[in-house]
Amino acid sequence: MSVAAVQARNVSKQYPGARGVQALSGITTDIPAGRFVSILGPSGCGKSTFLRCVAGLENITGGELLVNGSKVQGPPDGVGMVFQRDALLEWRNIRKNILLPVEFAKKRPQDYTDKVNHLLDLVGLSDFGHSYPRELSGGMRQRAAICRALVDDPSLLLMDEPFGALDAFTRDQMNFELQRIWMETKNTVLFVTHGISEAVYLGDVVMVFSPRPGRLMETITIDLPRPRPLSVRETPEFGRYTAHIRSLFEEMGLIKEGA
Ligand SMILES: Nc1ncnc2c1ncn2[C@@H]1O[C@H](COP(=O)(O)OP(=O)(O)OP(=O)(O)O)[C@@H](O)[C@H]1O
Repeated sequence: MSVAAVQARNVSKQYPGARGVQALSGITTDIPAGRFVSILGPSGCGKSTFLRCVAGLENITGGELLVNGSKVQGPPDGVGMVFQRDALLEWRNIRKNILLPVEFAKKRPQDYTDKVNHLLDLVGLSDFGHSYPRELSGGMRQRAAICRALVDDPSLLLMDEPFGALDAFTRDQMNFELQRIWMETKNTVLFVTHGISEAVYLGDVVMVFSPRPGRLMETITIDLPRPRPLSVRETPEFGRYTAHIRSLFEEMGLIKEGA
């Protein structure tokens, strides 16, 4: 039996300091390898904290957290990250930005030429490898950041609101493209978002977090066939998922209608 990509047992996180915030409480979940998991919740509920704990960038203060069967103690091998701001280095061209993780891992960039070509092709940036970040639009920059996260074949891809800064049209396009890329790479993805529709569209499952301290309220399996066209969002099946999630937020007092 294969080991789950991420196993959390009663994970909690309290930030240090006199007013140390309790960001997470009692998170228990098993995420099988190859699954696309959307993490959805209100602002400040600990979504980024959870991702940072999985990435080994923050220590948990209670419970147990395993990535690929090993306890997280510092950044685990085989993890790629994409953030809301693409964090491309302005003085490096796109190819050299994509090769950063390879350099960090002290591997030979020249061994990755084909891989970079393939990734650029996959995200439609083949003509921009020698361009600099400032010459690209926001969506193109974020696609380059996705290539960088994928270049060393991570088994686990952590995405923290990667499309949050994009306009609605570009965001839709990126959602569709991310699904296509993931269907080819089949790595495990943890995708943090505020958007109910985005979470349902992309996810095999949606983990819904409660307000702070973040607890796992419900894990919803999204049983919609792939590839999912963007128009799936107009179907009754899709609407049932989003309505259910909206009702959870209403129960939490986060969405109020009327007087
Ligand atoms: N480095 C830190 N030190 C102290 N407190 C922190 C730190 N990072 C986050 N917090 C606190 O932990 C809580 C959870 O923050 P986190 O960024 O994980 O939430 P989030 O769900 O990702 O929010 P958003 O959706 O607004 O990005 C917040 O109350 C925040 O103020």
